[in-house]
Amino acid sequence: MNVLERFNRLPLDEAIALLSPCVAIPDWASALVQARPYADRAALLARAGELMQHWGDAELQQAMSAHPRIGERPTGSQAHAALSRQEQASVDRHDAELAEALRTANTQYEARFGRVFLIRAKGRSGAEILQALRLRLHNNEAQERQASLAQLREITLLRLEGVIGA
Ligand SMILES: NC(=O)NC1=NC(=O)NC1=O
Repeated sequence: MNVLERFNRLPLDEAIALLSPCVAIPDWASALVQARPYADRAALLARAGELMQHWGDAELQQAMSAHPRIGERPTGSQAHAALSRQEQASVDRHDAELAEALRTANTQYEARFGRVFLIRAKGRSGAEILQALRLRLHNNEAQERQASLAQLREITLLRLEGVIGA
């Protein structure tokens, strides 16, 4: 039995628990589980994407509780933290200059937008993340909300692929 078939058959609470590290938005996980069984991975990923389309400020706030600042070592044993550590592995923590620049830019971002800067870190170097952060500092609130939501969707889908098998 493959991972998807197992997911289709899991008891409700176990299926939801399996998806919960993808994003800290419980409604999304339960809606995705309720729509089982999925004929294939593509159908699951498509439904997952549909269920993210309506995400707005409330979902962004809810999700940000589980996303540590970029460049800071994600603490905690929670599954979220382990995933964050893995995703942020490309940010060279020993580059003191980069770490300082990220700290400064993160502080500026939080002062301007009132929440932690969110970016899909996987596949990006620390320098690319810093560049994106500095660029997005020039967004207005509406633009930056959309940019953050787009990154949250990317992170969530990447994590879902990790859970269900890419
Ligand atoms: N503040 C963040 O952007 N956090 C994160 N980005 C990722 O890709 N994983 C995180 O935890």
